[in-house]
Amino acid sequence: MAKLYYDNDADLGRLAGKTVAIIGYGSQGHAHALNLKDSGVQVVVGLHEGSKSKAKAEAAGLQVLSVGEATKAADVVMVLVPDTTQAQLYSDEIAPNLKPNATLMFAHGFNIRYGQIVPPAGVDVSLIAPKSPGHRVREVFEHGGGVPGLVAVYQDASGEALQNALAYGKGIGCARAGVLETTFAEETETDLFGEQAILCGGVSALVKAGFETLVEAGYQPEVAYFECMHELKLIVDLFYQGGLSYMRYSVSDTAEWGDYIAGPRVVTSETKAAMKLLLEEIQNGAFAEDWIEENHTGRARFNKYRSTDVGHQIEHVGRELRSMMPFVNPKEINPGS
Ligand SMILES: NC(=O)C1=CN([C@@H]2O[C@H](COP(=O)(O)OP(=O)(O)OC[C@H]3O[C@@H](n4cnc5c(N)ncnc54)[C@H](OP(=O)(O)O)[C@@H]3O)[C@@H](O)[C@H]2O)C=CC1
Ligand SMILES: CC[C@](O)(C(C)=O)C(=O)O
Ligand SMILES: [Mg+2]
Ligand SMILES: [Mg+2]
Repeated sequence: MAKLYYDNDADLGRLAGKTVAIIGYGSQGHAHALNLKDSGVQVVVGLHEGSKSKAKAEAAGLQVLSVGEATKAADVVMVLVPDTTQAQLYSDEIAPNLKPNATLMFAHGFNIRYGQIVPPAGVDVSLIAPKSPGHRVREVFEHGGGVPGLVAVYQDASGEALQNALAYGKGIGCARAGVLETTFAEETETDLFGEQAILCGGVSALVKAGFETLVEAGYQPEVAYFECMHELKLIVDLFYQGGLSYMRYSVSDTAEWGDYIAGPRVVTSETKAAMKLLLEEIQNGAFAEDWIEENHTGRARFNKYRSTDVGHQIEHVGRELRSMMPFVNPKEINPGS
């Protein structure tokens, strides 16, 4: 049976009088820093020279230091720069400045699981991994809720690493939704699997394939966008509130029948075999090795994939349609950033 912790199981007082350094101010970094600050925790942000996020963090009332200075000042160091820059930053700036009895924390176990960071004995090493994109970690918290999270302890030098990590989980709002106890290996492998097979890879491929099928058959791209991308959020909201059954209660019986007979024709035993292969490559380290190599050699494939999809018709059509729906709070990103 999974062990879950909620607000009543965690003591924010454990962070009283402590300084938490949030290293990086991106998707997770801004959310952790601001949620902790709102929870009354003393936070400093560690950023590299010339950081693009520095002004944003300062405008939010946060003290920004270099990564080394922030680490030196901190009792808890949460590493929230991209997975592929963590190992270098850790050895250059964090390790030399880490207090001997500090707590080193992560929001994803990649670098520990695949041996890229080897922390010194004597520090606690733990993880609070929100099961959510960072921008939603902040938005849901601001609305009084929280996103679920995972907690894991890799090294328990103090004997209190779990309770201390739970205090952090409470500070960022995860304990409002539930913080589930796991290991670094389980968090890393399931997180990579989820984002590849379902949440990012699987869903994006499904949406693009559906959109292309309709447009190639001569239907209007705007109809295809509403059908395959926009309405997906409205359907997923029903899963979020009441699972498959509530979605099926809300949609027509015709849609429910289509769900049963067509779903397994699209997601077949071949799809499941592909998922098993993805999982194997995550478990045996092949995925991590390839991704680390991609970063060491300049990200040519990554950049090509990114620019191809930025130019996909569904993105152009979607941008136009969203501009007529200010209530969806349309977001524009600079694809190069
Ligand atoms: N994105 C998400 O929602 C989730 C992420 N995670 C995990 O959280 C961690 C952080 O991911 P994420 O929030 O996506 O990261 P981001 O890509 O959003 O992090 C960007 C931040 O890191 C800074 N940065 C980038 N490179 C360096 C460097 N070499 N030295 C110092 N700072 C640097 C950027 O600086 P600049 O100001 O120059 O831009 C920026 O502040 C990862 O371990 C990830 O797996 C876990 C759950 C979900
Ligand atoms: C689903 C992608 C994710 O794992 C996340 C938002 O949880 C990530 O790495 O960004
Ligand atoms: Mg995730
Ligand atoms: Mg992830």
